[in-house]
Amino acid sequence: MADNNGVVAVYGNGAGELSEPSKNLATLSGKVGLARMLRGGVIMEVATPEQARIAEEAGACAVMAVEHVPADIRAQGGVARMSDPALIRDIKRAVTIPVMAKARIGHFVEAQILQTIGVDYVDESEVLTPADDQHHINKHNFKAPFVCGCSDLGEALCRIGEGAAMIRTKGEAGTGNVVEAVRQVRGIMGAIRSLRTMDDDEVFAYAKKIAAPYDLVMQTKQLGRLPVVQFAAGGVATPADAALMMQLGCDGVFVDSGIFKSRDPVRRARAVVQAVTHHTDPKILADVSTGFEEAMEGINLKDSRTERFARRS
Ligand SMILES: O=C(CO)[C@H](O)[C@H](O)COP(=O)(O)O
Repeated sequence: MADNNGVVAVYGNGAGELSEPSKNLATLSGKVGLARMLRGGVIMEVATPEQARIAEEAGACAVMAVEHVPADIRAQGGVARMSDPALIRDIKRAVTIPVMAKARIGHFVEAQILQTIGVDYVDESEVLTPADDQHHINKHNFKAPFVCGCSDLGEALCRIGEGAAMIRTKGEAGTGNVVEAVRQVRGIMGAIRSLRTMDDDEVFAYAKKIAAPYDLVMQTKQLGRLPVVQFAAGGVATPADAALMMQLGCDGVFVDSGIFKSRDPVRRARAVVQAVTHHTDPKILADVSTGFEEAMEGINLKDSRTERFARRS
């Protein structure tokens, strides 16, 4: 049974006590509800308090505090880690909207630090160099809500099973190329459509096939959507890209390198927010797409030298 947030209802043990998994679900349900408040919004990656203010004034629903946007992480190579807490604190002081920050996959100590300094959401991100190639963070251990990347339905439900309160596609971050994000969103939406019409008896085998927790697969079938908010991310670079992801059924978008690696970030930030708000109105989309300086330079994903961040898990 789903509660108002679309997450499963939580039952006690009859003695007024909740079992450990039920406590996890109760906490998760609160975090999922918080993340739902970002629906219909744009999350922008910012590297300075000034950029954070630009994002807030443009109407971003949250910012991600980073030292380097994904395009720069690609260009620089090497090991990418959590940002300096001093920078995150400065960005937090500069804005009133929620501030997210990234921890490496599996690096629960970076996540503990981010939670301690009061970030509003932790992004367990494949854009940073993974710290653990076997395990993701047990996100149930944290009060802060987590957002995690996924490439398909199985991966999305595994991350939710570990306690993620929000899902985003991985796309191919820092490329300015939306093709992977589109492929992943279409894949997830298509899989949910087939799940909807599947016989209940077949769900056990399907859950095994996609290596996802049965309860979450069943819940997705019943809801006809992921049980948490689903944003698009990775290569979304223009207002039209952002509207495309919304029309494909996403709840919101992350637009990072595309804004602050462009020549006119202030206009572009506003245009992307307008495009998401009016994503079904081609006339407004035409207006907000008009007269920009050149967009960020894109990267061809067919070039074998392009590192695929989305394959990190
Ligand atoms: O935070 C992220 C992942 O952790 C980014 O939002 C995401 O990958 C966006 O990348 P891009 O620079 O291509 O917009």
